[in-house]
Amino acid sequence: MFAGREGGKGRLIVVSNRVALPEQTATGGLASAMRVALQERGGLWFGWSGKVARQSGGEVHRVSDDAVDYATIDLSRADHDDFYDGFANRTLWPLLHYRPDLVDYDRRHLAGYLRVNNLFAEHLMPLIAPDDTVWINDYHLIPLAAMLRDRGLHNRIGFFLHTPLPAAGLLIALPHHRELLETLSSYDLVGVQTARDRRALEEYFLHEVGAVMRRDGRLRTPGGRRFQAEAFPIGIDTRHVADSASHAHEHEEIDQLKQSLEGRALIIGVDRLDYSKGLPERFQAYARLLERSPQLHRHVTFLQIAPPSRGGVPEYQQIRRELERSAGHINGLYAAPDWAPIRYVNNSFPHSLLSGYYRTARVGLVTPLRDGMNLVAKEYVASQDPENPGVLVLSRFAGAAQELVDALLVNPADTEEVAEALGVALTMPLHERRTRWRRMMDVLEKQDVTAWRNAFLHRLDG
Ligand SMILES: O=P(O)(O)OC[C@H]1O[C@H](O[C@H]2O[C@H](CO)[C@@H](O)[C@H](O)[C@H]2O)[C@H](O)[C@@H](O)[C@@H]1O
Ligand SMILES: O=c1ccn([C@@H]2O[C@H](COP(=O)(O)OP(=O)(O)O)[C@@H](O)[C@H]2O)c(=O)[nH]1
Repeated sequence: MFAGREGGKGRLIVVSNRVALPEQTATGGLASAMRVALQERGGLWFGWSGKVARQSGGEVHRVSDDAVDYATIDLSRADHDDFYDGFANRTLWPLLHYRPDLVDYDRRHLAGYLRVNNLFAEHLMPLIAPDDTVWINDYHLIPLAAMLRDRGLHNRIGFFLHTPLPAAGLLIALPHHRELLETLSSYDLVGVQTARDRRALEEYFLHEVGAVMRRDGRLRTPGGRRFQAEAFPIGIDTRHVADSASHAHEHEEIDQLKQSLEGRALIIGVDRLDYSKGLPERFQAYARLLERSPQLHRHVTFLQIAPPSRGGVPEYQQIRRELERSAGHINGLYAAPDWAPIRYVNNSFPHSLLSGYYRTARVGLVTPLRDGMNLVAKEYVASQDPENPGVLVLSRFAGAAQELVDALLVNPADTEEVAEALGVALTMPLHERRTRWRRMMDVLEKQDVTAWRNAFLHRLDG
């Protein structure tokens, strides 16, 4: 029996490429957030198993924990390479992150993307009961609702885009953009992270598709499909993160980090190793801080945690090499026998430890060039000691900057501005740190991941 059925009401079926299976560390915001969103309400989570097998599809793998049933499928090497490494992460990802210079135009990748979306539709269709609500996530699966509708599905289907959505002028750089993006109208509700993303979506449909805005706020396409576009900024499990951080001193690893600092102020960055996260620019800004503030030498340490991501994509291999060089260069320039200015770590850590690392840090440095939301920024704030909170330095181009206006907001490409903000953060008086932190924490308590899920589903079911 599936989890999540209550008194005859339908289940929630979440669909995403990345699934956080029980016992797995979820390094990625989508998996971290959906895990919490599903655990509390129960339901079915369908997606890729994370495994490459001899052939795609085959058997659907089923596991369950208390509240959630998981159903996943494998991908063949060719499907994985064309769909995940190819169209999803070499075409759509750079386009959605304002990097048309990196967009790959290989038509085989588009064919693989459509093939895998069809495979998802084929395996998902038999799992859906008539009263279930289907919630599809992210750029990997844009045409999935249209493929399910073609197979006769009439259920409510929602879509949430976790990345930014650039303006129409950039979206049209994608060959056959209309064939792909117009399929968004097969959803009943399309959720995005910020008001700016919603405006971009509406503008695209109004000007490129010829849709009209109805009086009820829904868009109607020339083909007669109607759907609603709305912003739902994703949140974190604020209470849980704060509780976990307040107990983090019980972990030996947190104590070890503190001892190794020998009283130095810690600046922390935590990001998947992705060019959208602005890591080379961040390293440069830290180097600039050291250059202009010799009094900080030996008194500050920058810890960058950067688990490798999408290693099959050449641009990701390239950024990894670039960062190794840059970290080595900065340490070579400034290190002393008993002090390394940068600690650069390519491992991933569970949330229980991350919250302790965040709480140990005087500054959270979150400077993506573009980011849909950036949950690390929110986790950093929620992990702070209310009596002695650290300071968040945050890129204006992260979705999180729309809500966390009491962070020190910076342009991540402006190394001078980021270096300056780091200086301000390291010397900010306690009363100002407390005031800024309290205001940000109020936002995070109100707009947590449960509120996000409820708002989206309420709108979808309504
Ligand atoms: O699944 P991966 O290829 O390993 O990548 C991890 C996830 O990266 C992206 O996360 C986004 O979702 C976050 C939560 O909404 C948001 O805070 C962040 O700004 C986004 O980048 C991607 O969109 C997910 O599909 C990936 O699973
Ligand atoms: O070693 C790590 C690094 C990151 N994360 C988690 O991965 C997510 C990253 O989400 P974010 O929205 O910041 O960026 P994304 O990677 O989704 O683009 C956050 O929940 C992090 O706590 C983690 O669990 N362990």
